[in-house]
Amino acid sequence: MFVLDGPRGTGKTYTYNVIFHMLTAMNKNVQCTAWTGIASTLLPNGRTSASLFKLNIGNDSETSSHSNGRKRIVLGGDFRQIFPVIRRGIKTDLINNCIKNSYLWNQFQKFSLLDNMRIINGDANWIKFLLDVGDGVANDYEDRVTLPEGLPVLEDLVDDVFAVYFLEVFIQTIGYNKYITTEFLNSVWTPSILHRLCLNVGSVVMLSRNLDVSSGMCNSTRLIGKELQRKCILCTFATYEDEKLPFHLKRTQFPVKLAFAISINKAQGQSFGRVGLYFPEDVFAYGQT
Ligand SMILES: Nc1ncnc2c1ncn2[C@@H]1O[C@H](COP(=O)(O)OP(=O)(O)OP(=O)(O)O)[C@@H](O)[C@H]1O
Repeated sequence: MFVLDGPRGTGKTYTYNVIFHMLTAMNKNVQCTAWTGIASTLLPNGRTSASLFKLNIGNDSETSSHSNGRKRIVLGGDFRQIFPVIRRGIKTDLINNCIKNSYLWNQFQKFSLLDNMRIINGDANWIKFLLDVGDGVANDYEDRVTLPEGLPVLEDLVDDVFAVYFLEVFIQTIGYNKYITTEFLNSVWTPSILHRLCLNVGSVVMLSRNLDVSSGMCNSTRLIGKELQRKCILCTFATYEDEKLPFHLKRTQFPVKLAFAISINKAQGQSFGRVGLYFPEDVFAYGQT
């Protein structure tokens, strides 16, 4: 078992691709997995870990119905990024559940990637700054900026609404992963089976289910109004039952959420042209920022 560790941009994804193609060329059967659907789209022939290892999502993926097998495993990741998510866990629980505290950790042979390949020819100060941020030693407090004037506010977007349709019956015959046009949906409109969710034009929404991983329509994919309307997601309602709450709760919802802002965990591993950070209170670990 091997582990590949490296900060942002050091070529982890690139290396998985190289390993995948080398082993495939040697006629080995290789399967790449990532925790989220959106991350798995970056890997060759990627799947989610839950799907490959048949993890039981109902108990927070703590068990698997997969049979044991003697396989070589290469793990990769960046220990400077985020902690595992432990429901209602305190800091000690998060630390205890880190892979470095696993009884298997000593069985892994470790390799570290060090140079930021994404900006290998970039400014040396910038490269150092990015590493310092990851190490939690960058003092960025003086660099805080005030928000520019004139950012669009929600009220400006309210006039024009668009609709996302959800169809319950067709899904059973043609599957989750098909997109159909608004015209088609209008032509088959039957209020009992077709539900309409109206969103403001310009709304940013995030999918909360894997609809079609191969086309990047996964849990955590962000879409902006027009894009969503064009693709016109066809899918059924999802019913959630949360066993871990102290009371019985069952809810049915569309698999989208407004995502003008997203949590640090959801943003992890994504690339953005521009970000605004909101820190109402201290982040809880060095390097979290
Ligand atoms: N050995 C290499 N030779 C040439 N280019 C490389 C090499 N390794 C990585 N790169 C390039 O550097 C960039 C960053 O690589 P990659 O996305 O694999 O990094 P990463 O560690 O997965 O980053 P992140 O943590 O941000 O997801 C990519 O454009 C990739 O093509």
